[in-house]
Amino acid sequence: MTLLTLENITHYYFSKQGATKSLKDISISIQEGEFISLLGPSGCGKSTILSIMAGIIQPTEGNVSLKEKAIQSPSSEIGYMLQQDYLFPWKNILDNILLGPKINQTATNKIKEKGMELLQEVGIEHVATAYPDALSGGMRQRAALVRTLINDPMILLFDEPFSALDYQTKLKLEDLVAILLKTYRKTTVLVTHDIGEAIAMSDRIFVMNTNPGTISKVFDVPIELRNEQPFLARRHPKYQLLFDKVWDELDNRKNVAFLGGGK
Ligand SMILES: Nc1ncnc2c1ncn2[C@@H]1O[C@H](COP(=O)(O)OP(=O)(O)OP(=O)(O)O)[C@@H](O)[C@H]1O
Repeated sequence: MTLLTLENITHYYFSKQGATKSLKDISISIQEGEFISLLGPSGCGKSTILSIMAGIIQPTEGNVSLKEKAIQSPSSEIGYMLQQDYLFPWKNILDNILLGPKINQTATNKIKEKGMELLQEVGIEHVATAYPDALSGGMRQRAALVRTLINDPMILLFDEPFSALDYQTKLKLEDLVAILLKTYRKTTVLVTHDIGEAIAMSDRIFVMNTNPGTISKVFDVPIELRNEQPFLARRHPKYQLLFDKVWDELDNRKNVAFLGGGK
């Protein structure tokens, strides 16, 4: 069943300097339980698409809907996780996590228990009463993930959530997130610059072009890779084949040739 639909989206940013066409004719249909990635050069409009999906900005033309209902503003049905964790430094981890339910007036004892369970699942229940400053970057992102999951959103939007982390922590978190998404059967959109991450985590990859942002190609990730945990998917022979195809689509060959590595 289709969960989220973007239909012929065009978007302009307006400023004193004039109008910037950020997106042109973007159409994306995401099925329930699916994981898709948006991959493309800087400035191609990945974050703008995510902001439109989150209801933070409206498209200039076209329609965006969640379960056939137009998305017009942010809601707890849509979870948004960014590169920065935005944890409040004056609140402990559990209070940071319970902030959404408190605002929505759903912070019952059951929700608090669920918060503790989720903290346990991501391996940081021992820091529930600690303050964000005392946590490593990876632990903070785990807390941010719990804060996103506790509202039980229909769809998760991830804007480069692993990019500020060291490589080992990033790989570990990718596996953890993949397990949680399967357990809670979440639909997910990931914005990333990392081809490997997109291949290892996604069902489909949307490669974008820039000026204005368009979708140049959609890649289906082979089932053999989708059945593996992200870390192990990277070792599969089909991983490198797909990596090369995506690399070519991103026009990177030209850059390699320029550096003396190509034909
Ligand atoms: N608030 C804004 N006002 C004017 N132009 C903007 C604004 N935000 C983004 N843009 C422009 O819109 C285009 C798309 O930006 P966006 O941030 O969505 O790209 P991106 O693919 O997410 O980039 P990156 O990978 O660098 O994060 C770019 O040309 C950018 O300069």
